[in-house]
Amino acid sequence: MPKIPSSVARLRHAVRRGLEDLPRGSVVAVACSGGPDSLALADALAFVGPRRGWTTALATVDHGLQEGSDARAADVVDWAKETGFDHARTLRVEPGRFAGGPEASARDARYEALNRQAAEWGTAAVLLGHTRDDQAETVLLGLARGSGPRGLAGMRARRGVYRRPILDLPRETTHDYCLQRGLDPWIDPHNSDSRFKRSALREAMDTLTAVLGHGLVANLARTAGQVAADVDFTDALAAERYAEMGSPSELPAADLEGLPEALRTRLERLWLLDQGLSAAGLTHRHLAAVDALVVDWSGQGPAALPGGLVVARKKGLLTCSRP
Ligand SMILES: Nc1ncnc2c1ncn2[C@@H]1O[C@H](COP(=O)(O)OP(=O)(O)OP(=O)(O)O)[C@@H](O)[C@H]1O
Repeated sequence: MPKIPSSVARLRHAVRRGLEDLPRGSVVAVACSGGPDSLALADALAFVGPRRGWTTALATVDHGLQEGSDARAADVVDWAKETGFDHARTLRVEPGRFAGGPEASARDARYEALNRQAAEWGTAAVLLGHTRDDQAETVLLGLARGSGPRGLAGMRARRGVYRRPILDLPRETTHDYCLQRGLDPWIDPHNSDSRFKRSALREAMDTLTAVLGHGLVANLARTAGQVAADVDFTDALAAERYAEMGSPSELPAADLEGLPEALRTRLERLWLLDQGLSAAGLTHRHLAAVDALVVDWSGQGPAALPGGLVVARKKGLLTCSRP
């Protein structure tokens, strides 16, 4: 019988593979909430890091939103120091300064603090403990929100300085890892509280799995990977074509009209970003209004975009202006 790798071996292997390009002397940080996923990941980094000659660092963010969050953060930092991390810090943030609901503002505050700390440490990578189950939830949420291929592509294994080395591993691997290694993860009380959408989604996923079968999580995650590959390919094609067009200040709508939708809408998006619009501010509605000026423009008035920008069509060209 072939030996089945233990969860400990699988996680360490995932960390080695996900970071195999990092040379000796790199600073590698992990964002650790103290929960099972990021605690298992941190423990695996503490094992792999010194063997690869990396400096290891751990940051835990205290959002100050729950009673005892400071004690939890202190426990994580103490554990990291005992475990041999070269650096370990609590980052205190004020989500109240950020717009959006409680989860979104906590996330924005967390990334701002992590970005700053990563720059201070000079890190080559910051690891996040998202698992295959998180990926499946992201895809489901993307479907529900109608977020299009970009949303359905899910989270990326690598984005900027951030890496998700355990994105292909099921959540049960991290729980099993913690058991095998005798780690005592912190269990977020909100995970069992349906007030928060993400927690409710976890429950919904269990129900869907019972109805649709045990392959659901893996299939959703695999779909994300396939969509991501297609999105990346088409994005690259569009970027190439846009460069060939010479990044025009006025978009030649008449030339775009006959192009396939996937290419046409990407060219429109690239042009809008060039006009100073932020990717986050551009909704499906804005993009559809601009596309309508390209393909179905008779009788179309100008499209109103965020920041008071207006896109209008004149003599076959789209212009973007602030009246
Ligand atoms: N308070 C925090 N401090 C540091 N990193 C965090 C914090 N909260 C989340 N993260 C990072 O973001 C990742 C995703 O967080 P999220 O809360 O969505 O996932 P989770 O599945 O509950 O993870 P975990 O079991 O690690 O808490 C975590 O694995 C961790 O790397």
